[in-house]
Amino acid sequence: MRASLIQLAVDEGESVESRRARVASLVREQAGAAELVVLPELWTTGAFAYEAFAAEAEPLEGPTYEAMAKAASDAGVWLHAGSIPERDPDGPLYNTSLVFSPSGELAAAYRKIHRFGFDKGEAVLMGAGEELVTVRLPDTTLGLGTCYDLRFPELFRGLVDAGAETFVLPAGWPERRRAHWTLLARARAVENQAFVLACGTAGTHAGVPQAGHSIVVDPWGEVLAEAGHGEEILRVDFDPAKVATTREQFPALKDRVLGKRTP
Ligand SMILES: NC(=O)CCC(=O)C(=O)O
Repeated sequence: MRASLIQLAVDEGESVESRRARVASLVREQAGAAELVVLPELWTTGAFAYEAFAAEAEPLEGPTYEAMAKAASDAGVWLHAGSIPERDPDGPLYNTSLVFSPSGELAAAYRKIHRFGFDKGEAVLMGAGEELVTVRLPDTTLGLGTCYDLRFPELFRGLVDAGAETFVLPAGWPERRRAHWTLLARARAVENQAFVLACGTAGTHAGVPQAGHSIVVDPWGEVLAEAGHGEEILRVDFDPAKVATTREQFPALKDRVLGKRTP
């Protein structure tokens, strides 16, 4: 399976409208080159541009949804369109990821469960999601997480119990904590014997330099591909069957004692 992770530069100098159009054309350019395309977290505003969340929030089926659904069907790819600041008409804002099928249908929406910021930012401006989300593709089952979720292993274990084999994680991770990003991505892959496709942002927004370094890790913890610091399309080939062979040959997941799911 071939994936393209589009590590976007999210800089304040570019309007939301022009970035949305630029992203749609980058997705279209993946036609024939990738089966799965992944975008970062909150790329319309930037994950740390807290003051823009309310102003740029959209209903689920808003302008980003429309543009990304069309881009997915034009390109004929599975598109994890990163996340948007979603405005629920009956509730708060959410940090919501959207996944589209190659025909442009919404395959899944995931509201980020762990909100970042402690007593400010996303943690107070957005509501918390409550549901684990998986998406069945022809060759693998995706398990969805978003950025700060990466620090919470129980989420990924829950996704494994729900059938996930490939974790897809859009992020807006800062340069300051880049070492954690790489370490945690590899840890989630090794402990769950799953692929991790983690797509971050480049550039600087709200005064926070972004880490870039989007990364793809296999179920053995090997780094299959890693981006640099700037805007980049990280393309990777991976074999989804490696999840089953790793779990058969080194069946550590079967030795779980605590928190083991009862069938
Ligand atoms: N947008 C985020 O979730 C940022 C997470 C982060 O900076 C960290 O976990 O460190």
